[in-house]
Amino acid sequence: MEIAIIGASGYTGGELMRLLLHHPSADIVAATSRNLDGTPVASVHPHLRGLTDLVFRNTEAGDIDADFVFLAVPHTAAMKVAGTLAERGIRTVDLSADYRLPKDVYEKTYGVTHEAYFEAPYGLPELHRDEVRGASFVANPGCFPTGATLAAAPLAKFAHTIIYDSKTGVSGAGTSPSATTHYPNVGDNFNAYKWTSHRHLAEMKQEAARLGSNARCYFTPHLLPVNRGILTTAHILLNEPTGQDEVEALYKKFYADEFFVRYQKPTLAAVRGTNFCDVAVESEGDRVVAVSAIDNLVKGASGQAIQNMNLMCGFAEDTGLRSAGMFP
Ligand SMILES: NC(=O)C1=CN([C@@H]2O[C@H](COP(=O)(O)OP(=O)(O)OC[C@H]3O[C@@H](n4cnc5c(N)ncnc54)[C@H](OP(=O)(O)O)[C@@H]3O)[C@@H](O)[C@H]2O)C=CC1
Ligand SMILES: CC(=O)N[C@@H](CCC(=O)OP(=O)(O)O)C(=O)O
Repeated sequence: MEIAIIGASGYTGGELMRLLLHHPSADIVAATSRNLDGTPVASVHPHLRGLTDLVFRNTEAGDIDADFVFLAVPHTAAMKVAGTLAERGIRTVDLSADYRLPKDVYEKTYGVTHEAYFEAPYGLPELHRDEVRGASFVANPGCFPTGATLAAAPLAKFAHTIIYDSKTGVSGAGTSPSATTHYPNVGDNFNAYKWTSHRHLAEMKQEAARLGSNARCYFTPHLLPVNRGILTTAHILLNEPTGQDEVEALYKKFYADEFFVRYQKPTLAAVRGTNFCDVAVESEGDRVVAVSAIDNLVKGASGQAIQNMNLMCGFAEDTGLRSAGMFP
C-alpha cells in the first residue's frame, strides 16, 4: 500500500517513518515538507539514514498520489487539506486535534473556527474498534487523553470524580523550539503547566462520557526532563468502596483481549519506543489509584495512527507494531 506523510519533517512524521519502514504492507512514497523540498529525509531524521532514500517534497494535498495519508501537521493545518483527501477517496489518519471533538467543543477549546468540519471516528481502538474498522478518515487521539483514558476506562462509570495527573516528555511539544522547551529550563528541572486549562481535558471528558461515566474530570500536566513518555496517575474516586482484588480483576478482564494494554506496574522505560500502554491499579477503599505509561510518540501518536491504519485497511491490528522497548 502506497503511503504519504504530510508534515514528515516533525517528530511524529519521523516516528511514522521509523515504524512504517518495517511494516510489511507499507511503501512510503511521499514525505512532505513546506520548507525542505529536495532535502533527504535522513538529514532531518538521522536515525533513518541507510534505511530510506526518501527526499522531502513540497507536494500539495491535491497532488498526492498515494492510497493512504497520515496528517502529521499542527491543528488548523490538517482541516485545510482533510476535505481534499476525502474527496479524492484517499484514506487518512489525522494526528492533529482537528477532528477529535464535536465542532462546537473544538472551537471553544482551541479558540478557532473550524473551516471544514465533518464527523470522524475517535481512533482509540481499545474503545472504538468497530467504528475505526473500515472507516475512511480517523481522528487520532491526543497523547495525554490516550494514557489517561486507558488508565481510567474500566472504572470510569463507577466514579464520581477522576483526577488525572500526568508527566510528559518534551517531544510532546513538537520540533519548534520555545522558552518552555529550552534545555536549561527543562533539564534538571520539573514543573506543572496549564494547571487547570489544558485543551486535552475536553477529550478526556468526552471519552469518560462515552464510557457511561458522569464523573467530574480534572487534569494537570507536568513537563519531565526526558524526551519521550507520559506517566499518568489517575485518582479515581468511586461511588462505592471496592477492594483490591475486585478492581484488579476488573482491569485484567477489561483488557484481556487487548494486545497493546499490559497489566503491570508502569514505567516509562518499559514502553519507550513501543505501542504498549502499561497499566496497574491500587485500591484504597473508595479511591483507586490507576497508573499508566505510554510513549507519547508511539501509542500517543504515530504507533496508534498505524494501529488505526491496520484496522481501516483490514491488516492484523498489530502489524508492524510488535517490537519490544529498550530496557533498561
Ligand atoms: N509530539 C507528540 O507527542 C504528539 C503530537 N500530536 C500531534 O501531531 C501533529 C504533529 O506533531 P509533531 O510531529 O509533534 O509536530 P512538529 O512540529 O514536530 O511537526 C509538524 C510538522 O508539520 C509541518 N507544519 C507546521 N506548520 C504547518 C502548517 N501550518 N501547514 C502545513 N505544515 C505545517 C512542519 O513541517 P515543515 O515546516 O517542514 O513543512 C512540521 O515539521 C500535531 O497536530 C500534534 O499536535 C499528537 C499526539 C502526540
Ligand atoms: C510537552 C508538551 O507541550 N506537550 C503537548 C502535547 C500536546 C499534543 O501533542 O497534542 P495535540 O495533538 O492535541 O496538539 C502539550 O501539552 O500541549
